[in-house]
Parts: sequence; C-alpha cells; structure tokens
Amino acid sequence: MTNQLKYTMIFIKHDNSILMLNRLKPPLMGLWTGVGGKIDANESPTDGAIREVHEETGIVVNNLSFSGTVTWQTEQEDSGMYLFSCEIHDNAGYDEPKLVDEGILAWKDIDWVLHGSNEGIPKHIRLFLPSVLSGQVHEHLCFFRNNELEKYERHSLLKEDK
Ligand SMILES: Nc1nc2c([nH]c(=O)n2[C@H]2C[C@H](O)[C@@H](COP(=O)(O)OP(=O)(O)OP(=O)(O)O)O2)c(=O)[nH]1
Repeated sequence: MTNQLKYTMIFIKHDNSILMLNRLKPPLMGLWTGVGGKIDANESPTDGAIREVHEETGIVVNNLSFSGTVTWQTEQEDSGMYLFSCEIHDNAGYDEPKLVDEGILAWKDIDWVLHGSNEGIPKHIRLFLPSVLSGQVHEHLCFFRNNELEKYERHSLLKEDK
C-alpha cells in the first residue's frame, strides 16, 4: 500500500460496541469518531494506525483489517484517510469513559453510533461505517460545500464486490 492519503481512522470493536473518541479539538471538534491521525513520514498506513491506536488508547493491536479509504473534497482541501478495523475480546479496562489528551474515549453501542438521529457522529462516518462493520472494503468519496456533505459515492476496492 503506498501512502497516497494523509490520515488513518480505526474502529475497534468489542461485542456490540465501538471504542469512539469525542474529539477535544478540530477537526470534527466535539463529535464522536474512530481513533486515528496523521501518518508519519516513512510510516506505512498500517504502522501509523497501530501507533495511533496505542498513543490514543494504550491498546496494542496486531489484528487490524484494512477496511477501505475515505477521501474528502472541500473548498479548502482535498485529503483522505485509510480505514482499519479490528475486534478485541475484552474492554481493555475501559469500564467508564476515559479522559485522554485527544478527548474522551468510550465504548459506544453500534446501534447508537449508526442511529439516524445521532447528531454527535459526523455525517460521513455514519455513511461509511456500516460498510466497514460488514467487512466490505470500499473507496468512499465525500464532497463538502459550506461544511455540508453535498455528495457521497462509494466504490468497491475488491473485484468480487459490486
Ligand atoms: N484534517 C481532517 N481530518 C479529518 C477530516 N475528516 C475526517 O474524518 N478526518 C479524520 C482523519 C483523522 O482520523 C482525524 C484527524 O486527525 P488529527 O488531525 O487529530 O491527527 P493528528 O492527531 O495526527 O494531528 P496533530 O496531532 O498533528 O494535530 O480526523 C477532515 O475533514 N479533515
């Protein structure tokens, strides 16, 4: 995998929940997202994702699945991220929400995360997350204007999927 995209986002699943970050700072300030961040120079997307998971949550993951890509186009920038997911078998000691440098980490029920009325999840995440959780590998294209998601497209990155 070559580093064409600048960021990663990782969805860590345990039972019916995902470890979500309520972000302290922009971008997506105050909203619940997967953990992740910028890929360092000379780092692969997978290594960047493993590092971000460890830095933000303390969890060491060794079973990340590549789950596709998301690109966004705004008036200011064209950028994007590699998506990863993994399943862990205990709650990593997160019985309660935990305050970390980047915000608040908490296990959130998948039904809550995907609920159509949930304004706390960025719109693009609500659109691409079902594909990630069902094990599909898509390229998700998001087009924003005035901070609103104006258009969304999805294409499979696997030949056998449509
Ligand atoms: N910059 C940016 N990131 C976005 C957008 N949409 C979106 O889902 N993301 C994701 C990509 C990353 O997972 C996360 C942003 O990561 P970040 O800026 O906190 O990365 P970082 O912690 O490495 O950066 P920093 O410490 O250097 O500020 O949000 C967007 O429009 N802009």
